[in-house]
Amino acid sequence: MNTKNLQKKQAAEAAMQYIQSDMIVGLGTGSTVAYFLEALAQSEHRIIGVTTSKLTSQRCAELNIPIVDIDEVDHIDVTVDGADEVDTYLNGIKGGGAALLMEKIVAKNSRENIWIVDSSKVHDTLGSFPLPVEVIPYGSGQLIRQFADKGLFPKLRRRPDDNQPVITDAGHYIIDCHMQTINNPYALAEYFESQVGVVEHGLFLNVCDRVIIGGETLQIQSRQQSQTI
Ligand SMILES: O=C[C@H](O)[C@H](O)[C@H](O)COP(=O)(O)O
Repeated sequence: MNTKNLQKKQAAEAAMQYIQSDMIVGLGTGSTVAYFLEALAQSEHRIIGVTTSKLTSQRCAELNIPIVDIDEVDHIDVTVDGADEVDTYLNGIKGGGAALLMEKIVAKNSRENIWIVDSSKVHDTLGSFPLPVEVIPYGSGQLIRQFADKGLFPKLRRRPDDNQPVITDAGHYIIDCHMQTINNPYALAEYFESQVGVVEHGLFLNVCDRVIIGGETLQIQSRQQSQTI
């Protein structure tokens, strides 16, 4: 296993300390969450999962992790998810796996949000990872033009195999904005939220309560404190 994957696994396994039986647990999407699902399936804890993508639902079925629809629960105790980039304020970029919409819905309905990442994803300023924006297909070309005019360097996400647009679980397109540096994520989030045709963006601001960072020393940072193990 390469270093990145070792760190992802390490962070995922460390997240198990925040899980107890009978919890309703939001289950994120991606390669880091895949390690968390394995740890969850091997543990004694009996939880009920609320998933954030078809991919995660499929993996839960394979691992015999029980899941319910988000509208069947009255709360979610904790959500464990990956992230594409995290800054020092615990704000982040998500959506590299095109699951940002459901991830944000689950996160916003969770009492606590924990992110599990490898150390390469932590940066002082967001933007080195292209920011995904989920849009309605109709008029998406117009949005790409507007984003380009605003200097956001947009690019429609396409599947590498056949060059067709990536379609999200909810039937939308993804426009990735290659800005390199996001100086004011709050203003940018407000801009996207005011655009007709934008369904959601991958800026997750004031969402994460705790980030677990794999590395030579495992780091756990919360809004209140940080800890090195
Ligand atoms: O849409 C996907 C999600 O936001 C993922 O949580 C994010 O892309 C991180 O994925 P990975 O753990 O594979 O790096």
